[in-house]
Amino acid sequence: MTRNIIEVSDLSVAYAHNPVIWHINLAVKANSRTAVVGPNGAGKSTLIKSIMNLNKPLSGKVEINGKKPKHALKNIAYVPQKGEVNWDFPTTVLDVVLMGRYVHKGWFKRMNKADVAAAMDALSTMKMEAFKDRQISELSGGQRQRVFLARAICHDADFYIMDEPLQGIDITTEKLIIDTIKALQAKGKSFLVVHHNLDTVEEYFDHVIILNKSVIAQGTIEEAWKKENIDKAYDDRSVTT
Ligand SMILES: Nc1ncnc2c1ncn2[C@@H]1O[C@H](COP(=O)(O)OP(=O)(O)OP(=O)(O)O)[C@@H](O)[C@H]1O
Repeated sequence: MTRNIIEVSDLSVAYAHNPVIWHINLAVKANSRTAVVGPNGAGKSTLIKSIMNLNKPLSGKVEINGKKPKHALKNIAYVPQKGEVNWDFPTTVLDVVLMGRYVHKGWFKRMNKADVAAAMDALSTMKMEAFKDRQISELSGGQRQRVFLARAICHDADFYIMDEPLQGIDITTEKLIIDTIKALQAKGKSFLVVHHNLDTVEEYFDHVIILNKSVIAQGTIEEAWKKENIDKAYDDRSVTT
């Protein structure tokens, strides 16, 4: 049986004493493409942030490869939601992608030719090499997403966590991102991706977690992606608040 890369047990998280997700138990399989799906405000980003050790849970625990998140982060490439990034920060596309290398080198070591070659490879995978000297403030939304994926590829982590990487991008970029995810999965990488478009869940992912404050269903697409589970998550009346 495939091992779990993430195990979450009895996790509850609150903002200012207001619980937003509660009693979450879930597992993410190694080498899977797992979607996290649920309506606005369901707690998807909150769950991702708990896994990334970016918030303090009320109770429960997260383990990544059997370790506490803070000891496992080196092996995780995180692509945050677009809105959480300061795009006015004066930096070039190449420098953003090179940030993916600092995890391996430490912040005080200079980047060498091999690092730049790795960054250029990642940019070429995302068809963005022509933009390497461009300021990130001068990119379109879809181009920014490509650069962030290139940074994650340059990080060469085993596990990728992405918060809505397909939000607001055109179909060409969407296909490129999904094809890249599938190619990386074939090399043994694992993915946890917040995803909004219910029509493409089956095509893009092999596992799904359906969330609305608590876990409604999880498992392979075959096991969990069922009408009754989707209805339960998206029908507010069925959710206890
Ligand atoms: N920093 C915060 N402080 C207070 N409340 C917050 C904070 N972040 C999120 N919330 C609230 O927590 C709940 C869950 O938010 P979260 O962003 O995790 O949901 P989501 O499923 O990712 O939503 P969406 O699909 O709209 O991105 C929401 O009601 C939101 O208003």
